[in-house]
Amino acid sequence: MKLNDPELFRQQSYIDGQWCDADDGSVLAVTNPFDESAVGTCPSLGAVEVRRAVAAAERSGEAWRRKTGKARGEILRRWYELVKENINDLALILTTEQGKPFAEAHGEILYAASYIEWFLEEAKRSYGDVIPQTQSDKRLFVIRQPIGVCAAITSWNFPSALITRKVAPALAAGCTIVVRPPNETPHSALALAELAERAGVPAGVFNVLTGDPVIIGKELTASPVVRKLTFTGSTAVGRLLMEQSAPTVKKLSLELGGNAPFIVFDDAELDAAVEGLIQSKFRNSGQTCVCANRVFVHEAIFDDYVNKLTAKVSRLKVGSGLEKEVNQGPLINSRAVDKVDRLVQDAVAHGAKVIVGGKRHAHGGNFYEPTLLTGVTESMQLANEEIFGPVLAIAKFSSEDEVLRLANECEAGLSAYFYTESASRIWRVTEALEYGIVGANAGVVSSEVAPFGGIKQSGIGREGSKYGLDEFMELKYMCQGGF
Ligand SMILES: NC(=O)c1ccc[n+]([C@@H]2O[C@H](COP(=O)([O-])OP(=O)(O)OC[C@H]3O[C@@H](n4cnc5c(N)ncnc54)[C@H](O)[C@@H]3O)[C@@H](O)[C@H]2O)c1
Ligand SMILES: O=C[C@H](O)CS(=O)(=O)O
Repeated sequence: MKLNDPELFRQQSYIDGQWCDADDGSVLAVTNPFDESAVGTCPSLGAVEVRRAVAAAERSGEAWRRKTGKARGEILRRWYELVKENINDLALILTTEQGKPFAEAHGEILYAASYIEWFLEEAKRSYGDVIPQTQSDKRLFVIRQPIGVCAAITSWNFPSALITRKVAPALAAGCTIVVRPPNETPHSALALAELAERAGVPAGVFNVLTGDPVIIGKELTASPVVRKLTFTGSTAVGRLLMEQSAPTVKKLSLELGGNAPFIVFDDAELDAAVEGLIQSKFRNSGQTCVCANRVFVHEAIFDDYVNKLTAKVSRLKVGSGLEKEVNQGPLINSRAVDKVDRLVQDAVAHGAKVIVGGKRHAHGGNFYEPTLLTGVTESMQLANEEIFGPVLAIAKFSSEDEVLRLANECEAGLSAYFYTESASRIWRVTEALEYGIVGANAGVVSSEVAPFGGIKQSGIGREGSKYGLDEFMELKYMCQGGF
């Protein structure tokens, strides 16, 4: 990996402003999903190192909290500027350890930086309230205060954005944080820590621990010093972390799994609906929590829509993320390929028809063919699981009531999409869909200015937006008497 600034490629954990190895010297290997070649190594920390990081976060908290929001924002602005200045190196590190095409990785770094920019501005806006008193001898006030030491555990599919989406609001709020990035993509998080240190984030305020998720997770959730856990990952692990956090009653932000319906009504603008579905489904080779997972197309426009879709899917280019014309990289590992193939073969065995793809790619390794299936029914596994791969699963529907029932029959509640030219239907369907995020005539909707998060079993809380800072703050009510 040829970086302009090789110092950004860090192979140590970052605790209390120091780059460090595991106490016992153990390491974990990081590989390139394109060809399983070695990318680097990181320490595999134990419980003692985790406690050291939590203690550093606690020790540094008082001075960080005492800074004004504006002063914290000025340090975050320097971090934002350094991320933008080093975007090419950060994108190259990201593509090398995660596999997504360089152009997408570049876009992710911009997206990651946008969360730093948003929250450095929000840092000076944690307003309180003066409440009109109900007794003449009293005055009532509400102030917002940082919750304290936070822990963050993130997923590999957005190695940079998922880090800044948590660290930026935590630091802006006046909290300190201990981050455990995924073992698949630790170098992106460590590079962000390197730039945060250069920006002037004090020692102990932002710590990055690499190593066994179970060991680190147990320490972070059990620690009474950690007052907040923010997790991005599967619903199954989210449930486990909730359980582990219960004894210390932590404040939780959970960004969990999705199972997005994508509905094309008979009055949809078809070319826009095709483009929106391609963008939603094949971003990161289908490995995003908000990818279209179940596609419902009205019977009246079904053949025309599927023909247009077939042409687009057939033109997707699979290969190395470093090849310019490639728009579909490898999946993260062989287990991911096995899962996607299991879902496709199950669907075919139960009557689905393969229109495009339908099997492991000739490139071998972690590659899977961009796939288009029709004749999908809700009894098939892929209708009830997150595919997390480049597979479009299409079903036909005939009425709005029928498709809303099908779309909502799901424990997930993260994102949903639909295309229609009817203004009244836009509001009727938006209000009826049981999801935290709804795209109406839009297939990619995420933004730092909008609240990102799910309902039902897709999580708790929101990231980004004017709501995001509150995830890291507590409200305090003060009643002043004696007037
Ligand atoms: N809602 C969102 O914003 C969002 C964003 C990205 C991914 N996701 C979801 O994440 C899943 C894919 O990511 P994944 O495979 O990394 O999920 P995962 O839940 O397997 O892992 C997520 C993180 O948790 C760690 N982890 C695993 N087991 C743990 C344990 N017992 N204790 C502590 N940490 C543990 C992992 O090492 C990783 O860092 C999908 O379900 C996807 O929808 C959701
Ligand atoms: O899947 C992870 C991300 O949250 C998706 S997005 O880039 O924020 O849409």
